[in-house]
Amino acid sequence: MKSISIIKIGGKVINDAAKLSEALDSFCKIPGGKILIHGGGSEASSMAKKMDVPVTMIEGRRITDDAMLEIVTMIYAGKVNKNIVAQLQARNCNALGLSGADGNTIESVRRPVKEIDYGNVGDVKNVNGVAIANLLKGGFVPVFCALTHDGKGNMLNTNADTIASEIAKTLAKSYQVKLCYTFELKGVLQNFEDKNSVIPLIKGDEFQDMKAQKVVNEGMIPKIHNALEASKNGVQKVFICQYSNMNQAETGTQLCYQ
Ligand SMILES: Nc1ncnc2c1ncn2[C@@H]1O[C@H](COP(=O)(O)OP(=O)(O)O)[C@@H](O)[C@H]1O
Ligand SMILES: CC(=O)N[C@@H](CCC(=O)OP(=O)(O)O)C(=O)O
Repeated sequence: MKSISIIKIGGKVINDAAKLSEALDSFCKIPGGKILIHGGGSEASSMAKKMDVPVTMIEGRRITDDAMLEIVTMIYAGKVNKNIVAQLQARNCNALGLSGADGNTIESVRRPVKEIDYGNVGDVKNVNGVAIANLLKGGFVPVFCALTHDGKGNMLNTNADTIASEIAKTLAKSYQVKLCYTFELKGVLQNFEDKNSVIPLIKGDEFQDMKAQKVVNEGMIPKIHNALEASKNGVQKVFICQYSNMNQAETGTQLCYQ
């Protein structure tokens, strides 16, 4: 089985030109087939504020009404995705920018309304592993933004961590996959005040306790959930690590379902 690396870069890295440049340098050093997934949530929020569109987040997920969908489509598929693709091309990395609509790579369903109406938010229904594998075979480096489509002509907003996990789960059927969530810190911290207190390994059955003891908060909770889901579904190696370390063998926090 061939190996492939799937890397997600977080919002605080994308917003800082020097950090983004370092992250892309590190990404380019990864040998073999690779895929990049990026967020850009804070950039979308800044644009919404400039345009007087209210920003509402619930447990790290954005309520995406029609005005917000226009903004996230412009920012994720446009500004952020094309900027990253151009910067990778400048490094001789043949990046190809994609949303889930492109090549029908990721189809989703609008999230059903239960207690909360998230609006134009999509839950992933199908990842087109064949299309993505063909791009990899063609020598392209796919760069996905945080948008999917419903197959009926509508774009939907989907969390970038979830997109990374869903692509990894699908490709794990035909590749040995290493999935790496990169962000500004060295890994998941035992004590948030001590930036060196990286937890080397988190197992599935430890996560509930960590949440209860508030070792992890905010966006880290859905990130660990997505990471453990990937491990549970055949993704061989799953890490949460610093953006500058993504090309180094195994740093940060490893996540293992069992
Ligand atoms: N124990 C922890 N260790 C590391 N980060 C944590 C922890 N608990 C909460 N966090 C927060 O989780 C954030 C990462 O999640 P998120 O904001 O969704 O980032 P991203 O945009 O990279 O996906 C970190 O910036 C940090 O503030
Ligand atoms: C539905 C939903 O919440 N989508 C996210 C997609 C962007 C994202 O995931 O960005 P980060 O990785 O930078 O957080 C949002 O709009 O904020």
